[in-house]
Amino acid sequence: MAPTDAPATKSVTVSEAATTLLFIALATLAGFIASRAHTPAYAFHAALFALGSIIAVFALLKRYELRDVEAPAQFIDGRPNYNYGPIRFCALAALFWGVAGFAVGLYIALELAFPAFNLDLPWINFGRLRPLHTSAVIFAFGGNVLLATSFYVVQRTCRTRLAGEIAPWFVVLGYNFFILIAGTGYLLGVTRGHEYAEPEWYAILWLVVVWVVYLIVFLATLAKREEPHIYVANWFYLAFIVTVAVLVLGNNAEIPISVFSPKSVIVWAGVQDAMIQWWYGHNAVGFFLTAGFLGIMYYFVPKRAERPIYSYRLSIVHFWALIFLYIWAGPHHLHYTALPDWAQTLGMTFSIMLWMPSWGGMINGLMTLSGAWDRLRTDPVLRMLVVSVAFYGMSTFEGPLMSVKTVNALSHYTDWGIGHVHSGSLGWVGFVSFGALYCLIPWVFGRKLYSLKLVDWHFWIATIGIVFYISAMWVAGIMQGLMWRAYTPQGFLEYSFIETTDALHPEYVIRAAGGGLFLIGALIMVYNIYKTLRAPSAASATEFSPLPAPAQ
Ligand code: HEM
Ligand code: HEM
Ligand SMILES: [Cu+2]
Repeated sequence: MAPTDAPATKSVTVSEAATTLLFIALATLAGFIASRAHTPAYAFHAALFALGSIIAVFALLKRYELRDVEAPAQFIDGRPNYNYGPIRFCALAALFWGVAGFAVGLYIALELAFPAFNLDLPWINFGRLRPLHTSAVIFAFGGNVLLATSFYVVQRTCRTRLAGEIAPWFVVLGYNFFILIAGTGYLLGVTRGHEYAEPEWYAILWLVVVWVVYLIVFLATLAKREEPHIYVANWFYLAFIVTVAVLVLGNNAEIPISVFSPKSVIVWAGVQDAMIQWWYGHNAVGFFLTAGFLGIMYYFVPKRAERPIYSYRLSIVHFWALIFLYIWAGPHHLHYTALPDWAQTLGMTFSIMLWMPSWGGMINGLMTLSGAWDRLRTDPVLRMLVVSVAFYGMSTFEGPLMSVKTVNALSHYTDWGIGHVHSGSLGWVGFVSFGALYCLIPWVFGRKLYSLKLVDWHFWIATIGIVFYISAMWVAGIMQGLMWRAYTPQGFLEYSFIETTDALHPEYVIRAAGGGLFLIGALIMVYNIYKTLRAPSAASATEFSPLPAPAQ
């Protein structure tokens, strides 16, 4: 019999064996499809899938070779042994994709101001770069911020290690692989032509697998929590994960014309397709750009302000009211279309009601600072978080206003919409993400943030950029709307379309300047984080992370 203190031998776990076999199967299948693909773009993507799977197999083998005999401990000295690896990856990926997405935004802004920027090249024309921009900022930048923060928040507030060892890595790497497929697809002209849902069926199939694993990891972590209470931020994250899954399945109910073709046909026809598309599109805003980021607000604002959330009761009301109302408001994107009038009115009514929970949430975030307002002077990270909440309030006031049919008659199809989008996305999504990353990166890398002064610069330069951007778009949008509806006394249209386009030129230049400032701010952030990570590790930095006191 072997002595009891002999080193245990390493053995392959079921999940290691199963994942490796699945990737070998995927590599084989993708290689086969690549050899018969109908289009070069699809062959390229199939080859990427094959290559990615082979890399995954090698990574799994290497990981097996390097890992300890035992699985990582759940607790060390009675404290949870948090898993920060996947969080570190996503936090840095978010910075990378953020800069890339803002740069593409700036480029398409320049294309609109100076069409010569299209360079007569199909790959970089406005039509292909625009979805690259929207997907890069929403799904790549925003998505990685959501993955990083959700994996952090769920562990810390449940006082437990993230469930699974391979699964969280599969989620973060698999998600970023989806981004790669989607993004290269747009440049190569692969698209379904549904806004914010452009990737074709095979990319979506992959995304669904990744997303289901994400849900399982999140739920399994909640299930093994050491805290009796599930902190409200987790409810928002959960609503985000579950609803996005439902939306993606509904809006991608499609049949590929062949496994060897990238093309698919959606099962919904005509106006039903439009209605499903905007049920999806609006709730992508509601659950991806709002609910998930509210999860961030509910954790990071109290943490940074070192105050409990203003009203825990309000946060629960906020949660249920928001998710119940959001899901019905989609038809406000289809005013004055073939959609039945009653459905448009329904969408408008729910949008107006949505104002209340939105502002309830904003008030909850802002009032969390009661007694700590002076910190806004000294802590630019907290200022960024608070200003993001103010922008959330602004865009959720503007949204219900634009959903009123008579207002929409003027605003629809104009740059007013683009202004609304970017007050929400630059001001709310952008700033809450920056604020959260400035907290999170030092925590998960065990470092002290290099410079608060640089955060201050980032804050002011980006704020001025946003103001340039959105005020230019309001002026442009209202002018455009008024010019389109101007009639001569004889009843003819006063302006030709090209005249309205021409009139927008100055505003487009100002918008591009604003976008340039926003991008410069983000580059300052990258430099700041780079310097932070170069500094020697400060063990005490991780200590700056006590659990927020449940504020019942
Ligand atoms: C440097 C910063 C940015 C610049 C310069 C920029 C620029 C632009 C431009 C020029 C468009 C096309 C407008 C049109 O078609 O007329 C656009 C669309 C869009 N951008 Fe950005 N953007 C920036 C950042 C962001 C961020 C951070 C987000 C989201 C988190 C975002 C989300 C969107 C969305 C959703 C649209 C589509 C809007 C619609 O169809 O109504 N952008 N952006
Ligand atoms: C109470 C909350 C909100 C309501 C009721 C609302 C309502 C609206 C309305 C009426 C439109 C214009 C539809 C059209 O004329 O085509 C719109 C567009 C849009 N909103 Fe909001 N909004 C809200 C909050 C937000 C927030 C916080 C964000 C971003 C984080 C956002 C992102 C967008 C985007 C991306 C579009 C453009 C969709 C497109 O591509 O056409 N909204 N919203
Ligand atoms: Cu909407």
